[in-house]
Amino acid sequence: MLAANSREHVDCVSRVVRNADRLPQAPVPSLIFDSWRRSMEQHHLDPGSLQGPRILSEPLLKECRERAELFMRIASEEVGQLHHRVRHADYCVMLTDAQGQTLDHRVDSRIRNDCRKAGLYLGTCWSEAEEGTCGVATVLTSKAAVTVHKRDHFRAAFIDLTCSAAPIFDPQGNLLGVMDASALQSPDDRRSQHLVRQMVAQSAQAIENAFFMHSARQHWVLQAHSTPGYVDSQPDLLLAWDQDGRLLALNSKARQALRRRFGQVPAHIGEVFDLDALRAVTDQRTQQLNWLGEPGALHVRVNPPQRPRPRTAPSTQLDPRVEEHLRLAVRVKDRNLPVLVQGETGAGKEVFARQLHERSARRQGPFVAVNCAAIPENLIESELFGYVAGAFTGASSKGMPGLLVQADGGTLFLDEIGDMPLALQTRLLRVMAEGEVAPLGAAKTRTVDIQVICASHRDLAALVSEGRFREDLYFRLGCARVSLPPLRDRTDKLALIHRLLAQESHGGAVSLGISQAALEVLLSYGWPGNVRQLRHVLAYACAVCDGDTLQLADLPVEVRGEQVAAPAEQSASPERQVVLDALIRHRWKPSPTAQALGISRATLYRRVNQLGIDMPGKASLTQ
Ligand SMILES: Nc1ncnc2c1ncn2[C@@H]1O[C@H](COP(=O)(O)OP(=O)(O)OP(=O)(O)O)[C@@H](O)[C@H]1O
Repeated sequence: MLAANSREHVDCVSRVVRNADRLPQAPVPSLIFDSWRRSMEQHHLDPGSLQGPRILSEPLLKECRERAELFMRIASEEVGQLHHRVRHADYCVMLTDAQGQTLDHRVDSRIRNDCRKAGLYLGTCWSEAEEGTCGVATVLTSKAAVTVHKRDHFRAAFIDLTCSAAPIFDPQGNLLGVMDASALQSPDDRRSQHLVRQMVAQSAQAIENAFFMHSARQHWVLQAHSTPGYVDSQPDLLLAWDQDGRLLALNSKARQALRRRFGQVPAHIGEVFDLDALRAVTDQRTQQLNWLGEPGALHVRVNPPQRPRPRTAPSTQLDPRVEEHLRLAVRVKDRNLPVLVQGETGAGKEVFARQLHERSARRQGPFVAVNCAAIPENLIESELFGYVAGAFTGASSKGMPGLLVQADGGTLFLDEIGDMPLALQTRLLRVMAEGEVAPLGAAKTRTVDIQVICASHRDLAALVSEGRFREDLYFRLGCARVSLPPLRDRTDKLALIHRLLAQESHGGAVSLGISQAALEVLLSYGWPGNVRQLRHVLAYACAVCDGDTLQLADLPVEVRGEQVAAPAEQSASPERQVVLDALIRHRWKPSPTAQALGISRATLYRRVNQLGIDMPGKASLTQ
């Protein structure tokens, strides 16, 4: 049964959408009204639904976070800083990907449970098609910073929330994700959220700029602002170009500025600035520069391309046992034989493969990495083998060389080889045997000289016996098999923690210390996600740490939970956390939750009561 205020909201949304043409003025801004209309007429959503948002299953969330690893790593510090600025007003902060899936989430422990019940939680999905008008969804559709305040929300389940959100774009102008600050309580007046929206938009721009500077570091980069003091710290415009002056990347403000001034984005930096004047901006000092043929000067600084960092950086030192594997694998590789690397996810298979390439005779050649599980099955063939112009509908008019050709003279790293479709396995086998590639639609084959390293976290031998992996390919790929130990078994864990901590804290400038208690927890934790998880945990801890030493409380609850729970502290017990997480994931439904936990419904009821878990719809679990 809907409460009176929810019923009133549902009536209002339905009336406004149905009678839009007859109403003198909608009670909400037009952006919100358009989204209400789509939610009802296009997505056929029910505004009266009180269900929380869908939550990704753990494996799916993991996959999404892994896919967005670089984005999350770059954004992590800013997400923490924004949370630090708004936490005292009881806001939580979320970072989503371009599909509205929450990848990172910061919330004070005081309000954590309330936020979870309201759907503000890691893994929640906020697309318009599923949840209707809400902060993240409205940014995804409008591509602009917005506040979706209380009754602006489409669904009655969210009318207490206020959400301010802003988009983050990659240097090519594609949406990378959304930054959001939400609160469970706020004044009714939407204008009360103006400041928070500004803060969220600033944080989104800071992440966008950091991502830009990282992605474009090997090109010429111009930073600009109308005030000289901000050029370095908070540049408004960022542009990157290559040695030939081709414009390669722009942040969103630069993209808008160029469109405004030139009607479109020019292809060459010489169409934006006078090249002589640009060349005179030297020494990386801030100087003035005029737009080409346009009034208005900018304060700019130009950074020359950075040389790629030496590839044998200490950041990827290997476990002593793995070093031994590596030494032997280099010998195998130098005889041009393939190497198969196996290990749990996140154990460092790609890192190992890169080291192997860099220590082999092919180190001057390219290293091309392909994740067979990440490319949709219908694209994997063209990605690998390439195609000629017009080979199929939608093919680029210039054709595409394909990754096998790009790896010519170097190493091809096929990650998650167990996910390669059977038909392609046959073609790959042929390439390995004959050294010839036939792009889609091509009449002739092309000779390539590649050396293959494959990796998989699956048991390939089991896949062979199930008929899902070709036996001949399995034997051909696995001339040398290297098995990487999981992090929990590594003997260099302490050194690895210190090294990663130095990298993750303050971007590596000053390393944070770590308390003995926190270190002990890190050393004894099970690390199901291996080095990748350790890296994420340290990034998170560095972001939330207030002082210069990481404390136990800075570690995420799933890591410290295993260690710190005392029986008396029911609310911090790891079991409570596990049960609570499962309930939330399954929308508080007892049967699927019990099934996921591998216990009976009766046991679930008992544990919920014993662990003092407060159910939102208590009746459902007490019958
Ligand atoms: N020896 C190491 N030193 C520092 N960082 C490492 C090391 N090994 C792995 N990492 C980090 O862990 C993360 C995962 O590494 P990598 O991608 O090599 O794992 P993987 O085993 O290939 O994972 P998956 O099975 O999911 O593809 C990366 O962020 C990488 O930087």
